[in-house]
Amino acid sequence: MSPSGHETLEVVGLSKRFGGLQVFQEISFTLPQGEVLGVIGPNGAGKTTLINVISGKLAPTAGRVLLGRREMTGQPLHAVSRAGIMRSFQQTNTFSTASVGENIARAITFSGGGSAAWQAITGMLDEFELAPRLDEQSDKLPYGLQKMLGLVLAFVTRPKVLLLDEPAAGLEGRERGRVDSFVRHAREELGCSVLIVEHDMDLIRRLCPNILVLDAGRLLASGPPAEVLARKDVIDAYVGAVEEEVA
Ligand SMILES: Nc1ncnc2c1ncn2[C@@H]1O[C@H](COP(=O)(O)OP(=O)(O)OP(=O)(O)O)[C@@H](O)[C@H]1O
Repeated sequence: MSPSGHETLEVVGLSKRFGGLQVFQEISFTLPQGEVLGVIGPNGAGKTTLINVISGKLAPTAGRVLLGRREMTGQPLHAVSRAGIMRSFQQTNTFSTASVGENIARAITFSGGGSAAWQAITGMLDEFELAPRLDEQSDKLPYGLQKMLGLVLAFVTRPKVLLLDEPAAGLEGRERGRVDSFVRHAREELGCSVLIVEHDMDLIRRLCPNILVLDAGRLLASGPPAEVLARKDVIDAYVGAVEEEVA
């Protein structure tokens, strides 16, 4: 990790419109290297689209994305991922009919890694119960393991910034703890920054020193979760509904 934090992600005045639908507008924030930032908000608030735009999958309508002051705006997905911004998906992102091992090998090849890259994930493969399943077809894995494989595939590319889209969705209690562990690995071993879109408020409180709240495409609030989640406008827009659903 760079102590100077030179791989800061900067999002400046970012807007995205699909035809007549303004999905989000004028979103600005910075994610310093090695930090974890949560993004929450109601369904349809624009969170996944924000990840799609930062990752280069979609071009913004306005605004800029910079990594370590390098211009990422408008660059295609493969160029942005090679620069070090890597996303995971709400759904799993494996080549479904390939084996677990083949998927990992492809991701390592994509990032120019070799045997050291395999060694670097030995502990994680054991911990996430993927080690005994390397020969199994990826889409035959239980859902929770497919999600962990998706995270491991992002990890082996050694990203500078990881964008995680609902990593805990569909996971049960013990499996959710693996998301915490994965984020710890990413920070400690890669020095990587992590942006997490999530509806699981406990996970957000555990992992994120700071959060952003998106509501109807606007940045409603930002700051530490204890502070932000207690705000009346945030409770009205989002938190009350989510915590009622969970109760
Ligand atoms: N490619 C697209 N073309 C047109 N509209 C889209 C497209 N992708 C998303 N949208 C719309 O943009 C809005 C924001 O969607 P988005 O998936 O970003 O929300 P979200 O905050 O991630 O929601 P959720 O929490 O349910 O995942 C929605 O109204 C959605 O229908």
